Amino acid sequence: MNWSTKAWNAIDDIYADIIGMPFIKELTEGSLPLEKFQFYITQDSRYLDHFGRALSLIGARANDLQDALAFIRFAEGAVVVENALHGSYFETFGISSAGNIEPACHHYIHFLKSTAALDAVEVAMAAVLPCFWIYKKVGDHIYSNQTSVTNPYKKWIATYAGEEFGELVNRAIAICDKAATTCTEAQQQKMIEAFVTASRLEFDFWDGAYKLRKWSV
Ligand SMILES: Cc1ncc(CO)c(N)n1
Repeated sequence: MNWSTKAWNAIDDIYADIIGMPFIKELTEGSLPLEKFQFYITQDSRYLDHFGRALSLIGARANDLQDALAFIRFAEGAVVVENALHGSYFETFGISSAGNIEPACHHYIHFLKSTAALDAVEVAMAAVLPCFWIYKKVGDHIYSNQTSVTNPYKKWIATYAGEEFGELVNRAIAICDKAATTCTEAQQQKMIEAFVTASRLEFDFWDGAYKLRKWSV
């Protein structure tokens, strides 16, 4: 069994929980309250900024030059989406500024940045993989379960269900599988742990948005 199959098996339950979240159900139906989507999109804009930086750090640390190039391109992609959110999405959804980084987003950003900086590069690659893979799966799930042609969140859904994003995801999975073959069993287990942690943080990111969770003080 290759590393990515083992990794996905380890998060099967988390993925099922994500698909069952009210945020995802209401986004699929188009009934998600605007305030929750606004909260999500502003946090996501802050997230993508730092995610792009974590990706470029991994690119700088990659052992293989083609993998470095792939991560530099992933980083560029994250910044391009951030710019799109800041541009048209903020205008469409009546948002004037990205505001504070709230707890779920803060936790996720700092997990990714510290892993990218301080852990083995293979572990860092595994830590960012759920950002690609879960979004692709969730994007496809939402896309194929849509019930409303007037879903206000249609454009967001298309970004992650699209073929272009799918190609990036396959590349990210392949890089992790190749990296895992150079690792010991213990290192591969660390890669799985990072993959699971990031998947939990994906859940919390949507949960935090649904509950509009902010700093207590
Ligand atoms: C929180 C989060 N994870 C992953 C993605 C997709 O890259 C995103 N836009 N936001």
